Amino acid sequence: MDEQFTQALSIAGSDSGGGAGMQADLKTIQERHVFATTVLVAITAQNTLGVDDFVALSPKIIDEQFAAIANDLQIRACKTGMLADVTRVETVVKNLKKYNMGPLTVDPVMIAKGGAPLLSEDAVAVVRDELLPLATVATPNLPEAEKLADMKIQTEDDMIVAAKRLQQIGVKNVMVKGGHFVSDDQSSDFVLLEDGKSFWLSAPRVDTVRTHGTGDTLSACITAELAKGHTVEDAIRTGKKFVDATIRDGIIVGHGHGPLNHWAYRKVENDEI
Ligand SMILES: Nc1ncnc2c1ncn2[C@@H]1O[C@H](COP(=O)(O)OP(=O)(O)O)[C@@H](O)[C@H]1O
Ligand SMILES: Cc1ncc(COP(=O)(O)OP(=O)(O)O)c(N)n1
Repeated sequence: MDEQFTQALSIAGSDSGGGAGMQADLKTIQERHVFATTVLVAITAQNTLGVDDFVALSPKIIDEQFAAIANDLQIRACKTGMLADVTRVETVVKNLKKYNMGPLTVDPVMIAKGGAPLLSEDAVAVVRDELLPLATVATPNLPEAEKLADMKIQTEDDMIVAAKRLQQIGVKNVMVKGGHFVSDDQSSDFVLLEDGKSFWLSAPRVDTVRTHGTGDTLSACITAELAKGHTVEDAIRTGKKFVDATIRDGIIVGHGHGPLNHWAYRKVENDEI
């Protein structure tokens, strides 16, 4: 049998505006030269101005998507994004336990930048207790880390404490993202690895509203790099450089929180920006 091309899986919601969610995952994974597959969990009616509505798909069709992928494809790494509610989180957890989809990156998406809830309140505990222990890497932003670690995060020291608490919950490798510290002139993320190694990844903050889908893009890049067999540390470092380029070399699309430039990193690799 011929060797299979590297494949990764995004388990997420659709963003009709194309900037975040599954669309950001697909663009990112493709840019990293990995074949992207999908389990669609919810569909949002969304643009750069906000989320107008969403519908979650039935557990049956979620199960069937997992089965279709598992019956034919060879997934090397996977990630979760928007999971909507308790029923869908539990359905995804069940399938992740049933099939081997490689290392899992959990982006515990809760609230869109415009303020719309993408995960019901009662599902936060299910994400913490059932999904996070399956994760190889978790990438919460500040509000998500506050909820999952059950603490306020106002300083960089708080980010370190939150990462430690999340590791105690059972996440092997944690990246607490500091994108929401808007008063800081750096955008700094704290990484705590399974072996106890920790470090900050910082980049000068770009003064822009075009940051829609940053979390999805970062976690999708990490997933693609893990699918290729890179270490968690290397995958996270590449993810930070990749998302930074997408923000820094922005494009104008829409009239609100605009999407990222998913092909910007090609220029970094060619030493152009
Ligand atoms: N304005 C910005 N300039 C540079 N980096 C940013 C900016 N906003 C977010 N980032 C980076 O983008 C990544 C995603 O972070 P964040 O925006 O906090 O996640 P989320 O989209 O989940 O809310 C992190 O690496 C963060 O540091
Ligand atoms: C369908 C869908 N999934 C996830 C998000 C949130 O994505 P994120 O990368 O956290 O970007 P922002 O919403 O913070 O810009 C979404 N909006 N839609």
